[in-house]
Amino acid sequence: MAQITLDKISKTYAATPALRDLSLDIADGEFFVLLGPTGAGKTTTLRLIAGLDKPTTGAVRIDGQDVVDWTAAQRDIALVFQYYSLYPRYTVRQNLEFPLKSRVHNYTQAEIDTRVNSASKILRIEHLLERKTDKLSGGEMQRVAIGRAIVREPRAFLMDEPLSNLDAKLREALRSELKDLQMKLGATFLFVTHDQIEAMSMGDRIGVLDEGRIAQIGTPYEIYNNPRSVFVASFVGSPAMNLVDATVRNGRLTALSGKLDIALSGAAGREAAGHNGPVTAGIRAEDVVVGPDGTAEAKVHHVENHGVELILTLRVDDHLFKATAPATVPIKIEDTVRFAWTADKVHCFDTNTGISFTHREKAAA
Ligand SMILES: Nc1ncnc2c1ncn2[C@@H]1O[C@H](COP(=O)(O)OP(=O)(O)OP(=O)(O)O)[C@@H](O)[C@H]1O
Repeated sequence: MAQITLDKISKTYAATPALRDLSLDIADGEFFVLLGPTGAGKTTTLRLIAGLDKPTTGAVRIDGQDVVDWTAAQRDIALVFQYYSLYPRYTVRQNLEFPLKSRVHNYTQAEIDTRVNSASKILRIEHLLERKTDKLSGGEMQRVAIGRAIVREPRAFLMDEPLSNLDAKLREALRSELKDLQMKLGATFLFVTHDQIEAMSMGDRIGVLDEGRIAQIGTPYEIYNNPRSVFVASFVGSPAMNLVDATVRNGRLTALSGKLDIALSGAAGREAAGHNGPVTAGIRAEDVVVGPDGTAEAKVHHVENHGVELILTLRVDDHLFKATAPATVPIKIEDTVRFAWTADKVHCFDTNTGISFTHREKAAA
């Protein structure tokens, strides 16, 4: 298995910078998720690690060895794509055998059988081995595609949105299967997605990518609870974090046309200490408490029923923000409700740079 390092990587296509000064350390046996919107540079990163492309500047290291001049075969890293790269007229068994039959390996048929049987057992596709791959469902095809990577016993697995063509239910099932698989194999996984739920539910750590740069690296908990920037705060979490223009003065935060006025406490208080002036204030919907003890009043603009809870869009003048409420609470559009922002759950971001005050202080220290 493998530890992967990207050291100050830049990649420019013609005049387009796809990656800028990107550094990453993926530990041996880690499930690392690279998360970012379309065009952020996720596929480019995978291609550079797999050896399908070379960086313009910077080093790619596998287990400490610089592999920039190695071919893809020498790197021995499996890449699973979002599009099924299976041979439709071949059976599942033939598809799984294919990567092992190259003359480079020289495996005996007995060795090939052992690997195919073991991979199909892990993926629970033993009953499909003699079926042609064009007679499989989407989820089965995706399992076979992953099986083709597993039989090779590569040093690491790179996965480029392998679940994106599947329906929501299957995606959810395969998410936990993939995580189980990675733990069973003890393998290094680098999984690319633009879906923050996939990233949060599978990653040991997440690297958030924005326009070719790393916006933040951290555990799902850190990324969700202590986003480094407005970009990370608004990209991770559903609903996205509420972000509003606000003013901080002497530890008090004023927002929503002055109708919200709270004394910041906890991390939020420490973040804002010594700062007087405008900020971008962020708060997660679940940290907006709706109930009679609220300190301010809002109109209910919209109600989404998510089964376990309601996602409310509240309106104060022309400011909209989201809150959650138990599904049992009878709330309807245009009701007037009281609400409060949990004072120690507020995040303050610099209005110019978008960087969180906590992270800004870390950077300056
Ligand atoms: N071969 C290429 N030639 C020119 N530009 C390219 C090439 N490959 C990628 N790019 C550009 O590099 C940037 C990053 O592309 P990349 O495919 O890595 O993004 P991505 O995050 O994987 O996006 P998506 O989620 O849409 O797959 C984009 O601006 C893209 O247009």
